[in-house]
Amino acid sequence: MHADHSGRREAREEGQAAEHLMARAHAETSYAAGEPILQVRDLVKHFPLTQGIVFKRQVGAVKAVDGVSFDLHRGETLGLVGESGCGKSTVAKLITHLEEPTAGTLRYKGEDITRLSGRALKAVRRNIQMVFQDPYTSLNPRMTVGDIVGEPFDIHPDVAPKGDRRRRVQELLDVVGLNPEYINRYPHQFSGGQRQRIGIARGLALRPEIIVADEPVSALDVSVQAQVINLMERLQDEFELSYVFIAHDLSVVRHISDRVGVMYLGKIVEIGSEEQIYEHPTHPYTQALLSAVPVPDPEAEQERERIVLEGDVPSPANPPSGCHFRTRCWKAQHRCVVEEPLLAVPENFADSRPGEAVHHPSACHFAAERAAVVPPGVSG
Ligand SMILES: Nc1ncnc2c1ncn2[C@@H]1O[C@H](COP(=O)(O)OP(=O)(O)OP(=O)(O)O)[C@@H](O)[C@H]1O
Repeated sequence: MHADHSGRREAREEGQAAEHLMARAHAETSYAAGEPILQVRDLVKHFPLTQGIVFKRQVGAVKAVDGVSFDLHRGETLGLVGESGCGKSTVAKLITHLEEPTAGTLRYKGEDITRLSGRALKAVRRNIQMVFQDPYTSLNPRMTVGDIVGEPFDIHPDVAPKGDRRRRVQELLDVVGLNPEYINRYPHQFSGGQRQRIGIARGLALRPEIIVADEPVSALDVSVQAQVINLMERLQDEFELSYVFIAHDLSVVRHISDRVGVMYLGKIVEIGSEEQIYEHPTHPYTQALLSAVPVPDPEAEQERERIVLEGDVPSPANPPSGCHFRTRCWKAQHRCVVEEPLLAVPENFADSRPGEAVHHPSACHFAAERAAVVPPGVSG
């Protein structure tokens, strides 16, 4: 009886493994070389605002994400930056299917994965993993490190059969620079940086192709931030990972990002290569964010002209008409009130060529370069 059960279980596990391989192979066939691994188009997430206790009625919507588009290429890191509340975490949750979008599409290796359920959803979730912000709260304090890192194997037993899990978890701990003998310890026995390594090991367990890291170093000291970023870069090369790396601070993402998208009130307002964004920003919001980053060189720090933005970020439940940034922008004119600027290479740079620094999308009617003292990136 017992042998019969385990035989059936093995057959089921083999069947699941075969299904997964078939799903991967199918995705590979429709995915041309050089095509983005992830395509995000016009992604929208509106959270309903309700009133009343017994009879709830919708009185509006929080426009957390309001038409976000970008591509992510294999092996690339896209940094997403913006102030608190601009919708970064919601984008992360939409990509990893923790939230359902209100509108828009997500394509993974050319396949539409926007609305999946059952096995198809499970297969995609395996390939797109999330690393969370705060290692102090995202790890269950009552679970050992072995249980935390190995938990994804409970949901995907085909990746590591029960008898092999301990060895696989120890390998993962080793890969992220933790002593494999710590497998029975609890999260409180580790430092902040070590806890983030545990979170990364867990994110790697299922051998994903994309990792969405939501503020993975924001809770850490600067010196520890550099160690974790260096680790993530090493893992990216070793496992051919693609990253969406989210942070509120432009200096944090500079070192690791190939491209950077700057978000404001649910929209990407400027996107380009690391050089385009840091050395040739054309959107006033990007310029203001860059001007606020401290520069270690005292002379450059003195010369630096800071742009102080007035007022607070407006509520995403009631964003301004036209350009969302206009209420805090020193360049705002009547056109900005009545006409929303599209995220495209600005009209005034229409003569520039594709390789040129200013030739990148910026959602501003009056996009222009402005000399900025460039902050260095966080690096080891
Ligand atoms: N489940 C939800 N229900 C209602 N509103 C939400 C929900 N999740 C997020 N929001 C709102 O959506 C907006 C965007 O939130 P989000 O967490 O994506 O921003 P963020 O840029 O990641 O900010 P932070 O860095 O503070 O997390 C905020 O106004 C937030 O209050």
